[in-house]
Amino acid sequence: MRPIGSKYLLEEPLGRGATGTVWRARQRETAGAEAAVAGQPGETVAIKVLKEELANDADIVMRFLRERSVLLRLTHPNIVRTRDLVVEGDVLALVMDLVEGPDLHRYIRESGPLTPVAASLLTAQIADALAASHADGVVHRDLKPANVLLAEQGGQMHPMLTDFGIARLADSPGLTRTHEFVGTPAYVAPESAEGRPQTSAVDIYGAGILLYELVTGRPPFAGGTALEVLHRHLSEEPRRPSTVPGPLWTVIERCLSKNPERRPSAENLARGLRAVAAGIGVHATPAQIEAADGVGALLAPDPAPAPVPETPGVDPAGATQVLPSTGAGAPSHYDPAAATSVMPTSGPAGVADPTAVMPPVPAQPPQSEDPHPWQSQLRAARDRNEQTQVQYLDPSEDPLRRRPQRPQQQGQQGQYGQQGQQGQQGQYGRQDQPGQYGQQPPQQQQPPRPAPPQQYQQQHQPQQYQQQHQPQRYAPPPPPPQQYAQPQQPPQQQYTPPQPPPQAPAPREPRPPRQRGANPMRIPGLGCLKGCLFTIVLFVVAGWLIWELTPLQGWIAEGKGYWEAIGDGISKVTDWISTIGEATGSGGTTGGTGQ
Ligand SMILES: Nc1ncnc2c1ncn2[C@@H]1O[C@H](COP(=O)(O)OP(=O)(O)OP(=O)(O)O)[C@@H](O)[C@H]1O
Repeated sequence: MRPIGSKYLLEEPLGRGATGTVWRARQRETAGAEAAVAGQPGETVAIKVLKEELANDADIVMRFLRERSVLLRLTHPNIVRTRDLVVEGDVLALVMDLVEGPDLHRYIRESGPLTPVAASLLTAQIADALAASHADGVVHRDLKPANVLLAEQGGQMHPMLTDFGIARLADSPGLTRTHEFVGTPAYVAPESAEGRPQTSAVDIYGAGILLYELVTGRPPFAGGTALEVLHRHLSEEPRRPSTVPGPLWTVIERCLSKNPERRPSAENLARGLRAVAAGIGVHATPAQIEAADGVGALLAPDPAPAPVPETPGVDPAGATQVLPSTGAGAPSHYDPAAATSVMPTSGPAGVADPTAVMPPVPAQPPQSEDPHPWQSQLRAARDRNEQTQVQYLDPSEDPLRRRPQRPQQQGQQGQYGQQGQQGQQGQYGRQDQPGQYGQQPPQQQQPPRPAPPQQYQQQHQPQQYQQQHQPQRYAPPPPPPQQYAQPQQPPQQQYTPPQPPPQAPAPREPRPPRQRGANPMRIPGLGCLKGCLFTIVLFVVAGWLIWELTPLQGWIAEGKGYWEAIGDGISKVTDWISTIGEATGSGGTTGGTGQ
């Protein structure tokens, strides 16, 4: 089990997507005030740990933090609730409610298409979720069956939309530099493919594709390459499969309009789909059938669709619109949809050249001597999250048993936001000094911490991002000080025989083979075993000596009892002593007589 933040423990992976891995996880302690859901210790949650690639991109980190409030405020029965956001060093993670059940993509693959009624009712619930998020100004932009989880409620499938906000993270210019395409071509709206401005209508297009797939088992536009699929989105009209009832087809067709202004609002889509479901079912009344036939009238477009906010420039540091200090000169219009259209330039005729909407990415991030602005935001977010506690966790220890010790910080306040911030600023204030990162030997870190592992210190310093995104600030590292040149020398040097100082070092003598203990491994109970063996050997030798040197053999051969043998022995000894005494006495008498 791996800790994420100070509050969660990852238990097992649930699945992997393009943007990260989702884990089943457990809450260790109640989350702080920044979390939307405080939770209880022991509660099970799902945590999406975003790919390192995303987490290491300063632009994405910034956006992740900016979207914190958006993500945390989205609550709806058909939206998987985001409970908390974790920013820990190079880890970005979303803590969500755990949904026990398959995603819709897997469900269709395993169980086949749904009936038109079931597909209509399920999509109506997704449209409900979209209506709520659009009303809040949030556009999903990556609607697809894999992002709909099916919770079972009272024997019924309850669809829950997930991954809000992830698309906006994933289409960061930073990421598009490393990937040719971000997004899911089968579900991309024509305006996104072309790099035109997007609104909440892109989600309606996605819902239309999803609905088509639910009733047919496959999306309407397929192809060998992403480019081919996008081309079909732009130029082909979907064909009606024979299994799709007329009213339902009317809805699908309207959702898949090339013109986003013709697509219904999410609210009207939900209403229309419910009317269709009622009118095409076997128990439909004539009035319901009539209403379903006239569903087109219900599908009015959204008079004020929610716009997709533009990505803040192509400055990889993402600072142009966030912070005035580096904002000058940024391209004023970079459509985030361009991310999905970052394709090879050799597209077929008819496809807008996607590179046309991609402003040139500057080769070098803007030069700045000041600390990068995102750095302080990231730091503040960490402070708010109280992530500092995690820094002192020893991963080898069971985090459930050993709770991290919060170091005594100066100016500790009752409110943890202030408390964390002060403590961290002090800490980072020291670390932020250029030239110290990754150069200072661990022994020279501030000593009184409860053994912060070096790996943490390297991973969790904001300069790590800086090194990647602002190389110019670190270009000339100061010459390594003398005091830590020594520890880098190989330890074998202490075995080198002393040489006269001015001479070149003589070839090193071969080291004698290392003396290892006879028993390099510790085997529990081995000492006890040895003692037992020694005692047994002692008993055997003692027994043998008694057998050989005492009259025991004779006694046994004569069949004497124990006390009888003892008595005999004593009388023999007595006789022997008296015999010796007599012999001595007679010898003395004889000698005297002789004189
Ligand atoms: N809240 C959740 N509860 C339970 N399982 C989840 C939860 N969120 C996602 N999963 C599961 O984790 C898997 C991976 O999710 P993820 O969102 O990363 O995949 P994806 O949507 O296929 O990819 P992408 O990130 O490209 O959209 C999915 O198959 C889904 O079943």
